[in-house]
Amino acid sequence: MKFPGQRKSKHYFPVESRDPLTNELNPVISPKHTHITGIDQTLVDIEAHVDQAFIDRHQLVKGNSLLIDDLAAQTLYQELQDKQLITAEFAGGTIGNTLHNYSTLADGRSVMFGVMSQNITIGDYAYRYLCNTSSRVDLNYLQAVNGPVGRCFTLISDCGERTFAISKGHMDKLTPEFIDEKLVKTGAALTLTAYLMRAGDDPITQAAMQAIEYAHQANVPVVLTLGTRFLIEDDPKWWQQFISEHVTVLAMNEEEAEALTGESDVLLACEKALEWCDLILCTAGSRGLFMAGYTDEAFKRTTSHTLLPGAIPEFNQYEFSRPMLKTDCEQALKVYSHIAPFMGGPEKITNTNGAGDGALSALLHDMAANVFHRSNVEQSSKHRFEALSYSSFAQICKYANRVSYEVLAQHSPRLSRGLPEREESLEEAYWER
Ligand SMILES: Nc1ncnc2c1ncn2[C@@H]1O[C@H](COP(=O)(O)OP(=O)(O)OP(=O)(O)O)[C@@H](O)[C@H]1O
Ligand SMILES: O=c1[nH]cnc2c1ncn2[C@@H]1O[C@H](CO)[C@@H](O)[C@H]1O
Repeated sequence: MKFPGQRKSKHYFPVESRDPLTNELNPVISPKHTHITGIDQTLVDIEAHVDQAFIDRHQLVKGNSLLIDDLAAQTLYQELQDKQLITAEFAGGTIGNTLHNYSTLADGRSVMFGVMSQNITIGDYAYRYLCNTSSRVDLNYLQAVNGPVGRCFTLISDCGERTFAISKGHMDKLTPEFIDEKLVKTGAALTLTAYLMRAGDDPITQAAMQAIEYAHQANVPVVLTLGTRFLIEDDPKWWQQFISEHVTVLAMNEEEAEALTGESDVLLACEKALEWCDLILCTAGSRGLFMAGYTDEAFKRTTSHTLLPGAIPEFNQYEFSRPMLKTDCEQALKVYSHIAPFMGGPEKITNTNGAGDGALSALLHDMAANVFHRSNVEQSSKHRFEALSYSSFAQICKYANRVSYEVLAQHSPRLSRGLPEREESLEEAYWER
């Protein structure tokens, strides 16, 4: 597994490299591997640029992700084709994207649970999904179904806002037996999306609940990303309850944070949501991103960055601490961190689709790196106490933000390659080894 983010890595990798002086004496160490798991609705994104009239005509809601029936999908697809509006088609799904990006960044294994068409022909959507997924994403546990995967019409408006219309195909047919207990229990994290809870009578919701149960039995962190504010707005109380019962790490954007907590200020929303979970990643578009979580009083570390004003004054004071589970803290302290977009954001943003998923994959990489390091270098001073991640809040913010920038700068929500090893924009001292 690669080092999470770019900086001095005095404690870390590669854990398999040996001391040249004792090379002859020591046996070759082959590191123990770490993986993460996730569940998704197998979806291909069909991207098109449309105007408001198009959205209205098809009874969609700007910014929302709505399920549409076969007839509506047929009409919509026909119009896109007739007017030659389709600009790209690639594998999507919020967890599919996250796992792909995780595997690309970490050069590590992720396992996806979901469905795949039994019969595939070259060029069809199922085929495209497989072609556009990193070979480090393990797709061997997918459940074969007798029908198509889902299609996600990704409609981009002039303002860059995206609206999703989902034609579900067989994407929700995943059954609980296809969740591999051992893989979930040995993973560094289980990643889920709120979309899994809107499957109606289809079994994917039960499959997700089964995976959550396995994760809880083995103390594997459950990571939930909220998807869209519309889903949360429908019943915030239900989501609050769900999160407090099942979720360790919550990923959302500021709109979803408001829908969940009723607080329009990101910091206050995070403060409230910390009552239900242990760690939060909240993206805030052109304002960058926030993290919030807990650390133990005994292990808090003071930032050397400027203290920031906000609804919680000097909120970033302890951002150099590492996130911990609240229950692992003797005296839990709430910690917040913020970062503005990397280099102010790319010069041109064609669309922001997947920028939030990208940030989450960086956080997952850092969490998995911690597990990886702990299982290989158990004696390291890093593991004197149980932390949820390898790096501090501030460092994860930096990394997550950098990955979002990369997603924004390219066209697809999935990274085509990892980050550059070294960057001109970062000062030389950063690289000192
Ligand atoms: N207009 C922008 N300028 C600069 N950076 C941006 C802009 N929009 C987004 N970003 C970067 O991308 C990150 C994620 O963006 P955003 O909050 O839009 O995610 P999101 O709504 O969760 O996206 P998605 O659901 O499509 O994955 C931000 O934290 C920031 O780093
Ligand atoms: O209902 C859904 N289930 C799973 N993924 C979805 C759904 N709606 C949209 N996306 C996915 O969200 C990604 C950007 O974050 C898009 O790639 C799209 O495929």
